[in-house]
Amino acid sequence: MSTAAAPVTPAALLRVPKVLLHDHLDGGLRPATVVELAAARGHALPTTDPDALGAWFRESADSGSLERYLETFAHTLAVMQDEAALARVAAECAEDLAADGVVYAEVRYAPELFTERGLDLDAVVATVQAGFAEGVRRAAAAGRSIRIGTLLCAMRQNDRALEVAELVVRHRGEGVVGFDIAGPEAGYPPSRYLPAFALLRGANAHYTIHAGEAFGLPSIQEAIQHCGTERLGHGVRIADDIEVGADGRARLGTLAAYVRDRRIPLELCPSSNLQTGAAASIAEHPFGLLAEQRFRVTVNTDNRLMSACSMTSEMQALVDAFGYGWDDLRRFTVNAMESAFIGWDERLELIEKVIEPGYAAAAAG
Ligand SMILES: O=c1[nH]cnc2c1ncn2[C@H]1C[C@H](O)[C@@H](CO)O1
Ligand SMILES: [Zn+2]
Repeated sequence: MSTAAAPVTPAALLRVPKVLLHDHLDGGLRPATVVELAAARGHALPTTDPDALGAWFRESADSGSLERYLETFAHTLAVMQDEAALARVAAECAEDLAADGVVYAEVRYAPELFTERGLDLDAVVATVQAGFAEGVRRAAAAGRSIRIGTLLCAMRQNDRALEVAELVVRHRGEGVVGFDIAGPEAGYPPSRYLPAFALLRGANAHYTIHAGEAFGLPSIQEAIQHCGTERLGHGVRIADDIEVGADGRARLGTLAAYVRDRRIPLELCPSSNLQTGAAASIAEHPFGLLAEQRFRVTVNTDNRLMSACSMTSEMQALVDAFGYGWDDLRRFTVNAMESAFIGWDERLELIEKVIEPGYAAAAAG
């Protein structure tokens, strides 16, 4: 006889194993760390009270435009220009994600943004990797197991994509697992970076592309069909290619059908999308429709500082809006783990030994 699954409570949600594919290192600092690093480096902040600073980031990022949302990064980037700061931020990132119940995370950042005070790209990567390793050790000492894979981003507005792609290949095997294109989407189509994608494919390296966030279907079409992306960073605007009729039936255009048929992972970041204007509320966010239509949806934070969110709070918001239960949350988590850029054997091991048992225990109460 089957018993009803236990309710999804905040405490159980915190404990259950979570997988995060889309989280920016420079968008996830602790407010108190920004204050301390800025004081030691003479960088002026809007306020030096950590709580007020956290609120400032959230409110300023609540701008309705991706371009203005991105302006808030000036303050985090300013305090991350030396090895000590970079290593500290990376270590705290690993600790915070582990405390949030994340068992596997892909954390991304753009090395080219950390060279203002003389660090070169390779030194940035080595420093961040050492920071992650330290954070993973501290998390283990606190009884939490987390694995982190790093994605290196090239910024759309700069012209260094090829260099960053080479960097990914050079540091593969040291925890760097893939490449991404980030930054303002309008005016910078992904096809500008074709040589970088060709280099990565030639080296059998993985990549994702921020597409379908601030710009719609043409950006997604190009990212997939012209640039060969494996996953879509956000990709939320694929919902523009789905029409829900008066009868409640969804009709998919050819691009939406392709994304679903090919099981292309969507790195959805609901709270971030509310701030940049891609959706009006969580309840109206296309996550609900895309999950119902069986797209390969995953739940992500994007920028924990700017959105004042965590994996637990993002999942809670989706549970509140769409009534998801443990089976749904397990599906989103397995989707994410299957879509990760580490080896399939390693993904399967986490699914079988950590994720499935974790959700079975949560459902049993
Ligand atoms: O959601 C985003 N879309 C595009 N670019 C973004 C987003 N969140 C952060 N970024 C940018 C700002 C960071 O400095 C950079 C690398 O992490 O990526
Ligand atoms: Zn992002």
